[in-house]
Amino acid sequence: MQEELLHSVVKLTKTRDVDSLESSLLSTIHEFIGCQQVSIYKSTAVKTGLVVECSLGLEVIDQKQYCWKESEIIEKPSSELLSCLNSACIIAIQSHDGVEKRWIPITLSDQPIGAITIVSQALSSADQVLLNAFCCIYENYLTILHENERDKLTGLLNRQTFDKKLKQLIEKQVVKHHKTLKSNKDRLEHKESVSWLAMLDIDHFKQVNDSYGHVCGDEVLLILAQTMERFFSPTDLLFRFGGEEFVLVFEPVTFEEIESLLSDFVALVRRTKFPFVDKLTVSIGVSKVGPYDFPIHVLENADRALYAAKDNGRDQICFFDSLTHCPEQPKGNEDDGVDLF
Ligand SMILES: Nc1nc2c(ncn2[C@@H]2O[C@H](COP(=O)(O)OP(=O)(O)OP(=O)(O)O)[C@@H](O)[C@H]2O)c(=O)[nH]1
Repeated sequence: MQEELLHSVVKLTKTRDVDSLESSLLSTIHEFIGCQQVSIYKSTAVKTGLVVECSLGLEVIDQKQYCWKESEIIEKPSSELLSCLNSACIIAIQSHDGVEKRWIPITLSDQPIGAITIVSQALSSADQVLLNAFCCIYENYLTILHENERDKLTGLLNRQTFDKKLKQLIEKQVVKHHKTLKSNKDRLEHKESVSWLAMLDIDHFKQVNDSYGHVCGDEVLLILAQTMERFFSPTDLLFRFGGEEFVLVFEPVTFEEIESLLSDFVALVRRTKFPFVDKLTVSIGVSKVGPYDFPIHVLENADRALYAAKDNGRDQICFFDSLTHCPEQPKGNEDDGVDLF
């Protein structure tokens, strides 16, 4: 038993990405503790409240077999799950037939970010200790992986993770693409909704650094990143690509929706108060992400669109597919993209 346990810990910590870590954790819990169901929930605070997602689930079919449940947003999380997320405490309830449901909080930098839910026969004390230990190993390792994926200054995803994340999104799209090609109606809908990649760059950022120094520049970058995190949805991928350049990847929406969303964001940045800088603007280049596109090509397209947005006066959005179509924005003078106090 001890040897098997050690092997399971080695297996858990061998993984290099969050997805493999999660599937490893759930199969380990199933193997050593035994359960009918075990799932990982993640929560993100957004403007409208809390978004809860079941990121992975394992459901036992019979004694030897189990199946995986795909990630889904939970419209109405149970009160126990919400209590666990709010209090960061373990919650367990037992029904008359001896089946127990247990919620174990997951914290990252002392903040509850999710929970592990297990449905099983009432757990012995030894099993509870083992389960808590597995959850702790997962939590510690998640912290390391999380730090490796993040930009130190802004906390957004870093450039190194971009290829992997975009590849995952494209793979998801390919699967969806095959599913949706079943009917004409679906085919039409599929045509309308595609994923989008936006490359965002602060206008005349050098002036901020030159006038007030890099510390002030860093503060501006941090505030902009926080504004993005609050404004965009938790399922959108936000990367700091380097310097004052950010890359945003959106789940499938229509052209009108993405255009309106990004226009609202450009307007929000224009209204946002940054330290020292009275008015800051951003330029955005946007490209579609097709199910068979190479990440590098998508990036190049967005980069060309961004270049066009800069060339056209900054403080605006340009779409690669229609470089002549740049939504009208109040055109800033070439020299006054940043108003400094
Ligand atoms: N504070 C700070 N500045 C950075 C960082 N990384 C890059 N920079 C600065 O970002 C500035 C980028 O300047 P440019 O590429 O000339 O672009 P810009 O002034 O924003 O002009 P446009 O993009 O053409 O509107 C340079 O001054 C870099 O030193 C960082 O991490 N922190």
